[in-house]
Amino acid sequence: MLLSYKQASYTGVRQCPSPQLQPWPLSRQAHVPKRRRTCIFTPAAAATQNIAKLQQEYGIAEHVQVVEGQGGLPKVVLSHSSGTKAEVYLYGGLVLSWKQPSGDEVLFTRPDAVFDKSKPISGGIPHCFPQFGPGKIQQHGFARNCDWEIASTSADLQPDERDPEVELVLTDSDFTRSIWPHPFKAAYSVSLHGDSLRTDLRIINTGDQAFDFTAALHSYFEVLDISKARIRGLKGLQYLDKTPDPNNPVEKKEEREVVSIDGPMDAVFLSPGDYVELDVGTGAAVSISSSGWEDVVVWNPWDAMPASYEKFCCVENGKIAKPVVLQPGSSWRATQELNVIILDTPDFVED
Ligand SMILES: O=P(O)(O)OC[C@H]1O[C@@H](O)[C@H](O)[C@@H](O)[C@@H]1O
Repeated sequence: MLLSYKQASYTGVRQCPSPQLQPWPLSRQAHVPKRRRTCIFTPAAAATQNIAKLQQEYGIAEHVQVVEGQGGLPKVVLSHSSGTKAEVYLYGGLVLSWKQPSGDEVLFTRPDAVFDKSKPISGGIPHCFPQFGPGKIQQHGFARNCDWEIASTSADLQPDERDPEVELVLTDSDFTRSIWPHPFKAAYSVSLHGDSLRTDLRIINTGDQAFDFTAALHSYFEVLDISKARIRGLKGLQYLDKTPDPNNPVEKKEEREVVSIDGPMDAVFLSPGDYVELDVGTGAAVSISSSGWEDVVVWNPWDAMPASYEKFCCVENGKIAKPVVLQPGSSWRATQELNVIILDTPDFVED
């Protein structure tokens, strides 16, 4: 929780690979009974070895580490000298965690999140691509349930305050083409700059036919209590209210300077400026600056998710109302920057 009254505890990362799962030197293998040797090469051991290989190739001392995350999934941990940390899972190309120097978590992971690839990870910042939805293909597309690959890492932008960055890529495969028949490349970089988290998404049409798509960063933010969360930057905007029926949204106008949530909310705000702010109810807010993204979704399921709805609010930069049309060889780009700000006059003060 961002600036919560409780002391945030940072659980850290599980270190891997565990030494017993390393491939043994040949001289030792000769002495190992055959039955035991076969146990070494389990899928889990192979995954561990793969993580070790990625760490060897892409790890940068003190700033970028590839380690085993929840469910044994590979994750990239970015550490900034300011004390901020981000965790990026290759499964889904997903930023799951972003912690402030105090250890306070900014993002939220739903209690029903699973890390076994049976469904997308429900938390952090999942991708919606190539469809926000609802629409012709699966809800929110397939990018959130594909393995992305590491293209590069760096931490050398400023020698004195090295900004760690990872770039992930997702390209079309038999699986993606079975859902959406277009060759593409998605390049997604995640970086820490002092207290801020930046993402940069590029979609490239690598085929010879034009295609269109919609997309979003389905960002889950932790709030003190949804009844105390406030969103600024939406006043005067038209929005598609999907709450009653996502398939038949009703167009409305937002009149409020400060938007509060007191029931289920599922709304696509059309063409806001490049800045919205989520007051999380603790005296702090997350500022969300962007370029290229043209819409903002605000979603809270309310009592459809009784175990968690009070603790999060999704504020999602998206390109939804007007799909991007990409000609062969051309690309589309959108950036987002998250910062934590301390509010002078919080709307709510604890009793
Ligand atoms: O449960 P999912 O697939 O992650 O989607 C959650 C919600 O995501 C929001 O972005 C949509 O606007 C909602 O309509 C949807 O219910």
